[in-house]
Amino acid sequence: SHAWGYGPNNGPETWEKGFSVANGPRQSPINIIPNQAQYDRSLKPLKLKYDPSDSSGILNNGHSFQVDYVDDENTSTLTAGPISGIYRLKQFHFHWGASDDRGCEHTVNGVMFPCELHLVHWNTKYPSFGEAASQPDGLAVVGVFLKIGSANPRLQKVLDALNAIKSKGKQNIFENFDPKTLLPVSLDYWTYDGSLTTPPLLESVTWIVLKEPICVSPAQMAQFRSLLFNADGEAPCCMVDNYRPPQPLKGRVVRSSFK
Ligand SMILES: CC#CCNS(=O)(=O)c1cc(S(N)(=O)=O)ccc1C(=O)O
Ligand SMILES: [Zn+2]
Repeated sequence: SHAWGYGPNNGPETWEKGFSVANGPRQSPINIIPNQAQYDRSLKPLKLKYDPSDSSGILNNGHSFQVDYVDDENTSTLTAGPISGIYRLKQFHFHWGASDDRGCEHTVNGVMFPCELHLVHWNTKYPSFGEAASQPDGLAVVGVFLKIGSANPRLQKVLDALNAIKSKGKQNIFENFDPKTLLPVSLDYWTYDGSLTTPPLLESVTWIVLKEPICVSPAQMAQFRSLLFNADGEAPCCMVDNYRPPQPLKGRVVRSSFK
């Protein structure tokens, strides 16, 4: 089958063929326009409680790489913020560009960052991630922008693991990593109702996009770009530009947790 991807023949413009929700009312990502966001004083501060011992492995899944977390208990959770109840961390992954002028998914006043981190959480009111992923309040993804600056030593721990998972399907153990070390000082955020940004594009995500970026150096960006979309033995294709462009807002309101 003609699997989806980010190339000229299977990229975001073609996804509607296999996933009609691609043109739905709450698609992600979006362009965030700060002065059109509505400050909501009822929005609580984010509460992120992560247990590093929950990290289990790192995987090249052919469209990004992800660090997976054991999610059998409420040991690594997201609570408060714009959500109610307890959401468990499932994985985190990134999207990035072929050059430093692009690569993120959400944009701010049309500005693109070279990379965006996504921490995926699922609502424990549902019995499983899969079940939650099909519900309008099933998932909550925290998005963090990466901007070019000095090398990020905490991010380097993740990047050092990439050499062993260069091609699609490769995975390795990845233990004792605290994703909190990848968050900026401020947890101020924008939030809106959206979707997965990759197929199946399910409209089940409460997006929580942090205003403050974290840093990444040009050399570190080159390490992201050393990954491959293809499996071993297939024609090598650099894993770059694995981002979906902003989608129509369709009347949605973006709220901010800060003035
Ligand atoms: C059913 C189903 C599903 C989606 N899985 S995911 O939420 O981990 C995810 C979320 C996102 S994103 N960019 O919407 O957070 C991207 C990729 C993935 C993935 O499977 O690899
Ligand atoms: Zn993502």
